[in-house]
Amino acid sequence: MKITFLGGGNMANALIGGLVKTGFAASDIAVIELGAQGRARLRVAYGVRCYEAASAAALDCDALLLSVKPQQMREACPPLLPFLRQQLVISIAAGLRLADVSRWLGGYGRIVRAMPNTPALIGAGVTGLCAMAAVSMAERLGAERILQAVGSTLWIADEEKMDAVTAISGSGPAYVFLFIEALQQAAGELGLTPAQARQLSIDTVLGAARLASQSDEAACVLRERVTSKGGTTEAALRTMEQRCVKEGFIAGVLAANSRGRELGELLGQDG
Ligand SMILES: NC(=O)C1=CN([C@@H]2O[C@H](COP(=O)(O)OP(=O)(O)OC[C@H]3O[C@@H](n4cnc5c(N)ncnc54)[C@H](OP(=O)(O)O)[C@@H]3O)[C@@H](O)[C@H]2O)C=CC1
Ligand SMILES: O=C(O)[C@@H]1CCC=N1
Repeated sequence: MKITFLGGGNMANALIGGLVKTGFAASDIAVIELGAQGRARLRVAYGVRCYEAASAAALDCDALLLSVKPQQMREACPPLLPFLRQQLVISIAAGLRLADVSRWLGGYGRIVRAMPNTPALIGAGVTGLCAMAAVSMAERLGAERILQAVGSTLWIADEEKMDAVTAISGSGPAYVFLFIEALQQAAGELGLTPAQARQLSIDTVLGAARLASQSDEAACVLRERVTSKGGTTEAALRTMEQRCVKEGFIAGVLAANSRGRELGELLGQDG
């Protein structure tokens, strides 16, 4: 399968890195990227073909993955039109609705909306997928094949829920990195070395995530098991509760969901 990316930024780099690591031939991957530096980085890092603009050669692919920022999509679509044949189009843009991307692509109907995340770089991503009605089963499987090469996938029947997927797993790695940052900062304040802080915080997150994934029990039960009566965890959780950490966290996720919806509404307003 030949894949072309439109936009060679952060998420395209994560997907391309993951695809190449998991055995996709670099010669089957092309990127259309405006920035000369971005093209040079992609060529050196992954050996993929890079183009400055859409062309027959750049669009000679089975799947076209739209990976420009949502605000750039409307302008980025028209130059693709002369080269769209039967390719499956996959848009990973936050907020943008299938109907709007389709309209910007002249009514093209073979479009899947996907929301991956950056752990795709190491094959540990998770992607929500939602397809237009005209997308065939074979094309759905094609989209799955690409995204499953870099992690797990799930289909979302109701497109409105894609903003929730974005808020949970698309943006989610940033919340986890913030948590790791905070643990490391606290470790530093408690006199541990940066190397100790890094190992303790990252291995704790990895271990807890693996335990949660392998356990039949809910996260709150696993949390209670760590929390000895009158112990240290209880002291920590009480202080976090007083600071409304959980509420603040949930409010943040809801804000991401709202921003996705807002982007879709604002950027889709062209008639
Ligand atoms: N980052 C993430 O974790 C995730 C991102 N996404 C989605 O992925 C998309 C890309 O995000 P991200 O990688 O973070 O953004 P970036 O800004 O890093 O990447 C977009 C790239 O596309 C380039 N570009 C802009 N217009 C064009 C064009 N017309 N033709 C070719 N290249 C162009 C940009 O150049 P320039 O910088 O010069 O504008 C930039 O290099 C977004 O829609 C985002 O919502 C989805 C899931 C997760
Ligand atoms: O922050 C963003 O808008 C993109 C979408 C999900 C993750 N990054």
